Amino acid sequence: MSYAVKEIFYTLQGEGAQAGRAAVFCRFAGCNLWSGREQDRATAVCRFCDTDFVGTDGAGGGKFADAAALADAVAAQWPGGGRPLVVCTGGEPLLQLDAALIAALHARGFEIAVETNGTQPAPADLDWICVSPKADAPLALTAGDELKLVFPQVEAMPERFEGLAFKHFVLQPMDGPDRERNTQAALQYCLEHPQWRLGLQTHKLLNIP
Ligand SMILES: C[S@@+](CC[C@H](N)C(=O)[O-])C[C@H]1O[C@@H](n2cnc3c(N)ncnc32)[C@H](O)[C@@H]1O
Ligand SMILES: Nc1nc2[nH]cc(C(=O)O)c2c(=O)[nH]1
Ligand code: SF4
Ligand SMILES: [Mg+2]
Repeated sequence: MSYAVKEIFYTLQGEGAQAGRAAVFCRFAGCNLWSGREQDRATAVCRFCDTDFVGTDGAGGGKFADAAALADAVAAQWPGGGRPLVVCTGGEPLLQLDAALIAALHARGFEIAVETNGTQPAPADLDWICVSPKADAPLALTAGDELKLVFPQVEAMPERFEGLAFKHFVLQPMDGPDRERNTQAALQYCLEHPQWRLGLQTHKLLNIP
């Protein structure tokens, strides 16, 4: 199958339990919880997205005819050394990431992480699954490596997720006009509920992609 990719870039993972680790980011185009058009934001299921995932016109983006072509483009960004890591994100990566692409990335030595909204089943053999629930969207994924909850969301407060089978529970303050207030509220929540740790979007603090 072919893949629609917005952009591919090399940076540090800025978020969550793997923050600080070098990775190639593969941002797939398209999402099932928002069209990506500003005029649809107010009526979307997910209304606070900080990302442009529309089209294939970003740096390194494009339509890739098959898994080998996309895996080659990802591998070309790795500098050599260490354990190669690719973070598949979007948009919603689990609308496109399939067994053929997982095999092609593994064949090139990559550990494969995904950032997902959790509404789609995950293919086998992923190395790291980060689920970030959105509003009242039903979760197909109730287990994984990391549950990274954007906070606060009235329909998705932490209590709904604290019993799920994840190794790490991270609260990520919602960016936007209320970011400072949201950060204080997340900090307070973590102090009162030590199952959760605070996760800041460090790439935004560092001014890197
Ligand atoms: C753009 S999403 C793409 C992956 C997937 N669709 C998802 O939602 O997890 C990547 C990460 O950014 C987070 N995110 C999006 N908008 C945000 C915002 N305004 N503030 C904080 N985190 C945000 C998401 O929750 C997710 O963890
Ligand atoms: N540096 C950096 N880290 C990230 N972690 C998750 C991201 C995403 O947009 O999925 C992201 C991103 O866009 N940049
Ligand atoms: S689910 Fe993820 S990509 Fe889709 S609109 Fe929400 S944050 Fe953005
Ligand atoms: Mg991002």
